[in-house]
Amino acid sequence: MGEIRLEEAGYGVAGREILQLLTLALGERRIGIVGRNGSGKSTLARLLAGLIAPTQGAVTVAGDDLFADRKAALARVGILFQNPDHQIIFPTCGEEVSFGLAQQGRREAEAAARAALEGFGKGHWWARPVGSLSGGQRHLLCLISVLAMEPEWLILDEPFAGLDIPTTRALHRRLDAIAQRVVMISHDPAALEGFDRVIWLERGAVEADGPASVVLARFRAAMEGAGDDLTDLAG
Ligand SMILES: Nc1ncnc2c1ncn2[C@@H]1O[C@H](COP(=O)(O)OP(=O)(O)OP(=O)(O)O)[C@@H](O)[C@H]1O
Repeated sequence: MGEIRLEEAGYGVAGREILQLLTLALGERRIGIVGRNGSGKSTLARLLAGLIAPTQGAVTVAGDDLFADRKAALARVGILFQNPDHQIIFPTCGEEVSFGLAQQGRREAEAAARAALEGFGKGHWWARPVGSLSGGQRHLLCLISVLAMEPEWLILDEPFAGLDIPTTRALHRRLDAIAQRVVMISHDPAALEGFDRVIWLERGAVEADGPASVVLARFRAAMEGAGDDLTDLAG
């Protein structure tokens, strides 16, 4: 499996620097990205998935440029958005899971999609309208769709937002069990406990990078002392 590398990679919009120049080699099995609202986490997630190009520097996995080579990106990196409704585009579950596989040029995409649903005990979802699923079920459908594409990496942007405690626990268990390397974005340090590595983003730069216990303790201490003027709402 290839490392995701950022080499002096930065991102700006209309003269505003959203991510400062970052140089990182991501290779651990479970990596967390923590930071306040507006610190640049979602922008970093989109860079890591090749959905946006860095305005400076490069983002590669095993040497492939993730933005320039979409086919390589689809094979190597999957992303799960915070809101499943930003991800789902088809009316039925079967069509939704099949789509990514067809895009990858997989033969027998439909059979593979059926197998993916069955692998999660959801074979009966095949013809089910997506609109009839609950929010938690839609998250699971997105996870099934992304995993069906067998990426090496899974980028999760706040995957538990809006989910109740039992659903969060169940999704956690599913994620713990997957073979893929995971980068999980969260503003909640509790979601990243026990990860191999945590990177704390602050104003688009790395504030701390290291073992989860150390970085999360520093992050928690800083957040407890933060005043309103430090929030993204003040900007
Ligand atoms: N396309 C854009 N145009 C202008 N500003 C942007 C754009 N994308 C992001 N930003 C700004 O960049 C900052 C970082 O945004 P980003 O969504 O990456 O942060 P985040 O850490 O994921 O925040 P949250 O936790 O609130 O989701 C925010 O202040 C946001 O308003």
